Amino acid sequence: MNISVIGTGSFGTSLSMVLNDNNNRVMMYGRNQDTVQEINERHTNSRYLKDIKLSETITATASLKEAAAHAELLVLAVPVNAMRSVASDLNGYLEELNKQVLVVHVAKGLELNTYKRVSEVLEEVFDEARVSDICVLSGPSHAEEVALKQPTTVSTASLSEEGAEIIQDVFMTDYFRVYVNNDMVGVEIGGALKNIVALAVGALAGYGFGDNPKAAVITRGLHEIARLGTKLGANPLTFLGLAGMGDLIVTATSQHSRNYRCGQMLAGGLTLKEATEQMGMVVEGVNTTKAAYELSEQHDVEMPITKVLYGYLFNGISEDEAFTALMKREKTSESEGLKQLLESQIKNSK
Ligand SMILES: NC(=O)C1=CN([C@@H]2O[C@H](COP(=O)(O)OP(=O)(O)OC[C@H]3O[C@@H](n4cnc5c(N)ncnc54)[C@H](O)[C@@H]3O)[C@@H](O)[C@H]2O)C=CC1
Ligand SMILES: O=C(CO)COP(=O)(O)O
Repeated sequence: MNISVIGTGSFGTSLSMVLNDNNNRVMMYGRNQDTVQEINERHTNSRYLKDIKLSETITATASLKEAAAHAELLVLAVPVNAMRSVASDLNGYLEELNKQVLVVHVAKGLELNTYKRVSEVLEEVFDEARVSDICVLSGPSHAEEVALKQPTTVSTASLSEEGAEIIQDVFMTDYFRVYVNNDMVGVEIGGALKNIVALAVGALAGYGFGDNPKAAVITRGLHEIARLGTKLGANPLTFLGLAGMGDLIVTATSQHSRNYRCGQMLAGGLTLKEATEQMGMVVEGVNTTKAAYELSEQHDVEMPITKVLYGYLFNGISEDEAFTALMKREKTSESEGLKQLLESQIKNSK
């Protein structure tokens, strides 16, 4: 298949390697001319994936129109809040070229201000005639490990039934295993909201907290992800899968995670601006904490960890205040919470 990967960051680059290994013709689009030149001439992308050699059959372009012209499949690997403008430009080129493509995105977050999932943004921006289907690929998949061909498993979902099956075939290699999931909302919400929990757990690690509080935030974090997700129409069981628990584990326990490391840096005394600048790569959890907090208020869904992290990131509450807010909440029942999730699922499936 002719595939254009939009975004020459860490994940766009490692997915290009997977797709190239599967005998697709891969063209990467990057807005940075130096990176494009490095990929074409030296077959490396040293800023994002140090010590990794790319195949010479992977090409790169700084022309979005050329990428649109090449593609039967577009893989969108830019940050969530760049998706709307990138997709809008692509739609214009597809119209000019009078062609239709399949689209898959791999971004993990909610759009600021609209609180939309990425597939909702894409559905809004792309004309129906330009896309055969819109899909998501998500799950526990650090770019650094994908590039090293570490066995990796992810989920894919699509708006119609067909798209996800095509994505499964196109991406699946002996080290990259893709599962089809029919819950687009759950797959996108799981991928987006785990970044909030990873930031919080990274901060805990940075303050020197032990394993008990980390397990508490991961587990109760998953619960609040499921609570908001189910309210938005997801199947709560999706959050036990790769795009839920899987991605939460890989992100909230790993030094590869930019969200986790950002939390550590904040605990180490850097400001939010300093930490994100020092990272030099997107930390989706920051914007998504804001979007998810506001969305939870709008839907009246209790998300105590998200709320506390929002206060910590944007309103300067201290770690002590954050812990007091969480530990001194009114007492509650775990089984009652799980029962409510199941009741929402029954309501959603009617
Ligand atoms: N790095 C990882 O391990 C994984 C990342 N993801 C998700 O994939 C998305 C991209 O992440 P990464 O590749 O890691 O980020 P990154 O920060 O490494 O790279 C982002 C790329 O997007 C480009 N970009 C940003 N704004 C743009 C715009 N307006 N137009 C064109 N290009 C633009 C940047 O120049 C850069 O090349 C994020 O939503 C992330 O959550 C998903 C799974 C794994
Ligand atoms: O989503 C990821 C792994 O699945 C990567 O997480 P970070 O964006 O925190 O690095």
